[in-house]
Amino acid sequence: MDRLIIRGGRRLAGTVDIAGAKNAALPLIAASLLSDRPVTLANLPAITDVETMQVLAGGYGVRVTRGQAHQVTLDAAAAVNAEAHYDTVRRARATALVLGPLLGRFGHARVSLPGGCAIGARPIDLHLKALTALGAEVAVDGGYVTARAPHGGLAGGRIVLTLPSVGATETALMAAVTARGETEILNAAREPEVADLAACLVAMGAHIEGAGTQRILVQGPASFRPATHTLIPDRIEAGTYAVAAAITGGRLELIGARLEHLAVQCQILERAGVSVYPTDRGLMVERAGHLRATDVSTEPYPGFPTDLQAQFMALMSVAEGAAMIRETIFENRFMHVPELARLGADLTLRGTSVLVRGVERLRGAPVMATDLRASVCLILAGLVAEGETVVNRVYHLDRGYEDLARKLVRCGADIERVPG
Ligand SMILES: CC(=O)N[C@H]1[C@@H](OP(=O)(O)OP(=O)(O)OC[C@H]2O[C@@H](n3ccc(=O)[nH]c3=O)[C@H](O)[C@@H]2O)O[C@H](CO)[C@@H](O)[C@@H]1O
Ligand SMILES: C=C(OP(=O)(O)O)C(=O)O
Repeated sequence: MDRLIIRGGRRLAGTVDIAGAKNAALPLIAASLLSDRPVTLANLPAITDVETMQVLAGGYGVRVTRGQAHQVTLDAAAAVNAEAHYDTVRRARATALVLGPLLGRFGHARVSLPGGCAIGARPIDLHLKALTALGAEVAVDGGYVTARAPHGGLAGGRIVLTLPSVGATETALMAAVTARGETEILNAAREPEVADLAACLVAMGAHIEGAGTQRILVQGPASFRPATHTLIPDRIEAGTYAVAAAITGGRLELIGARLEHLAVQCQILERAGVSVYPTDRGLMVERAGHLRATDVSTEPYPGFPTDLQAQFMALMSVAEGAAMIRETIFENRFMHVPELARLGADLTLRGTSVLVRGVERLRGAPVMATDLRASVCLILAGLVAEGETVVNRVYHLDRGYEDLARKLVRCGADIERVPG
């Protein structure tokens, strides 16, 4: 297993190209299963979660053809309704997203319960309820979900999500575009990745209104046509490099990052003493003065994203004063706390909150990555820690960050990836 060795203390400066969004890419690959017409995706990030989804799609007979860099054409004309096996599905959470498209296209689906980051129980009951609202019969047995559409296929319906779940909204959307008549999705997730999925589905021939708001309307069934879609930039990757600039007292231009996707994060960074402003090419993030402790609570979009909570904790661990960080989305998303503490961070975990008392300096130590964002939080801390930080199990990182070490090294970081 590869590990990263970081020698901290360097101020970062330069530009970072922000890749396409992981959380847009994964549902879009699942969506290709809906149609017998090819879908070309551009700005696809080169990360292992995307590979996993492509392997999964390939298992259903989707032909995956690589085009120019970051571009892939997915042709599901000859797709078959196989069974998604645990071995592939456990590698990523988003593998559950094939359920809606398979059910919609073939009338039935059997998919293993998904894996992904171990940050909580992560049930998929809301996905299943959404499918039931469209007339499907759903059962969970032996770690597999089986869903069957009624005779004549799925029918439009009213889906009320008790939580604005991103995945459940995406499952609902993908199933609804195959259903006869109108589907209304209420309390839908408003994440930009949901709107991006809807934009691609519309390009593929679906009729969708309101994606990106709490109420989405779908008129089905879609007549599919070939489509090309360019993914939105990864706002979580951008937020991560924003913290890299902030924590090292550096200056990074995040090429392609969009302020409108990062409004709350930018406000919070400003409060913490970091300046963020749009440029012609993206966003500039820089810090010249002291870091100020700033409280944060994770919320569904447009609130502060849970996927940036760990990175922000690394930042607050070297700020002046004490910050309270509250996690409201996942019940077990503090796996990075004991690892950050190894580097000398002063953290007190109480239930769903962590009190972070800023320390003057962190000190390098061997630490273990436990999930995607925990990994990157340790790397960010390592960038300012005195001496050497060794982050083990970096395969977690490869799930969601394209070329992270190389991007940081280009901006002046001292990082080495050592094969294990
Ligand atoms: C591939 C992808 O896009 N992953 C993102 C997606 O995950 P994911 O789609 O899994 O996250 P959800 O928005 O569904 O989860 C939010 C909350 O709802 C709960 N829940 C969800 C579904 C369900 O059927 N029942 C239920 O109780 C979850 O356990 C969690 O507590 O959104 C999360 C929240 O922004 C992000 O952290 C993940 O990076
Ligand atoms: C939790 C995450 O991913 P996933 O939902 O794919 O496990 C994440 O991207 O931080």
